[in-house]
Amino acid sequence: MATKQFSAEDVAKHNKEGDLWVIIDSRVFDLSKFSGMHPGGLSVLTAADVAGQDATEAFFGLHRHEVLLKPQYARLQIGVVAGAAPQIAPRALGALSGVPYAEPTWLSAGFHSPYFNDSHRAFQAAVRKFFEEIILPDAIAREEDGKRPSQAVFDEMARTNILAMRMGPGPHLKGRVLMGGIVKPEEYNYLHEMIMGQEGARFNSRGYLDGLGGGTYIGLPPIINFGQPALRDKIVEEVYAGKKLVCLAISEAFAGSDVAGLKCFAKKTDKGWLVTGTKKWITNGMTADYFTVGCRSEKGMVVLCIERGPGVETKPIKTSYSPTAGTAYITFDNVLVPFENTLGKDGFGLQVILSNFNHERWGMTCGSISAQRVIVEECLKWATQRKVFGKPLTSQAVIRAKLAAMISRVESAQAWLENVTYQMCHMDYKQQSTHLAGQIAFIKMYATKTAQETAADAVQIFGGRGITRTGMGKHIEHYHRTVPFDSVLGGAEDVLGDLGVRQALRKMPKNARL
Ligand code: HEM
Repeated sequence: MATKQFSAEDVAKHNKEGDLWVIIDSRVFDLSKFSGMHPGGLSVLTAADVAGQDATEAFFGLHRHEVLLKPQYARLQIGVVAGAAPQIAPRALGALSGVPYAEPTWLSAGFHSPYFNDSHRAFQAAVRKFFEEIILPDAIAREEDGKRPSQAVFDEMARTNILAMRMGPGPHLKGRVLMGGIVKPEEYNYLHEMIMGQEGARFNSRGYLDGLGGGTYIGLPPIINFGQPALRDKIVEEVYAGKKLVCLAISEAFAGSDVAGLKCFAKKTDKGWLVTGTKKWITNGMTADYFTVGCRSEKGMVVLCIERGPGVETKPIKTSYSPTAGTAYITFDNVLVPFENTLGKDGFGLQVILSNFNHERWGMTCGSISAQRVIVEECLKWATQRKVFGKPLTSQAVIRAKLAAMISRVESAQAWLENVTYQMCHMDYKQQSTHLAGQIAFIKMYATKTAQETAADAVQIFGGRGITRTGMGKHIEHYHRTVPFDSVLGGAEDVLGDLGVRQALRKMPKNARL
């Protein structure tokens, strides 16, 4: 980094096209050659209040800090202002944010939590560092080119056993070294998994996040819980090693939340199942090696594990998030599936499918709330640094009211999530199904409804920048465009709300009267 010292008077002498310096946060930049290539144009740089002047406020009203950190721009710095020290610093890799409400209370200085212990804190620090070091650069690149997440990332997730931990606590973790040994397999609980889900959703790459094995997250559990041991062990090993991907293929153009209306048919023959039909909106369908498929059968419903092979065709569906998610339309054309690949009993397919929903919805809720919090942080920063009529945006009561609503939404959702997750840690599978299906349906509905309100408010705060894919409001644009995914995938909001109420009505005591 350039450390040569200049006085403000030295800098002021370089104030015209071809000889143009500026001060940004006590750093001196020589823009003489760059000014002709500046994306914002030459004229803004030669303006009297910019050329040779301290342009810190103007700069941060128009650019994200990361612009200055890019090597091609960082090298424009020729020195610093004598006697002054830079005030603005990016958050260090893996560190916590100091912006109020940018972190949940359990990670905020001065707060306490009944749920999280030292193991969770150490785990969170390691996971954040891992995600920002290993995954974030790949996420940015793949969101850009739309390709599947890099194999090197899957390899690292296998090495740290993130791929195994993502499937939740349980005996499947036995003997594995988790995150370099930071947490023991028998200690790992749903609060750890929640941390992973929340950390993974922090970098606003919604399509990439799904591409990173969103399909496996929902497609593998039926194989683990209902597959025959030989099939289960083979696939689990391949997936945890980062070599293979699974997807869950339930929805069809004919039937979405209405799983009982599926048409894809599995016919019993001497040689095995013969499957014919289609599936739509299948996350990771393009990249999956195995498909966990809900089929109609003569006995009702059956779930099969189908390996990619003859008769299986996958075509990309263009959605409003990136193709890195590998969303597919799938056709099965007389695909022969061995009987050993049946998951659960023929006729009990609905139970197999339903068994999956709580964990899926809860996992999506973890991510959704965390992504919402990142938007709160973006808005707090922008409203503080953006000047309108000579004052920060925060001087407007209407902006403060929007921030108040945003903060309240994310804080209430997080508190509810922590409570539900704590309950999960103390309930077995059956108890979770009995007590938490409604709670999880409601919290997902609440999180995604509030997410959409926050997305809309954030666009209003950012204005045109909130609908622009690059620059200052890029995270707002991405969030606003992709926020409906959480509200539809894993059960649409209205369906979930209705499910929760119906469950509550079933439990109404017979003797209850006003
Ligand atoms: C080290 C100095 C600077 C660098 C490296 C730089 C770089 C950039 C880049 C990369 C963009 C594209 C937008 C983005 O991705 O954020 C941009 C846009 C812009 N820059 Fe600069 N810039 C510098 C200084 C300044 C200064 C001092 C001004 C003063 C007014 C300025 C005014 C603008 C404007 C008006 C835009 C267009 C913003 C928009 O489209 O919303 N830039 N600059």
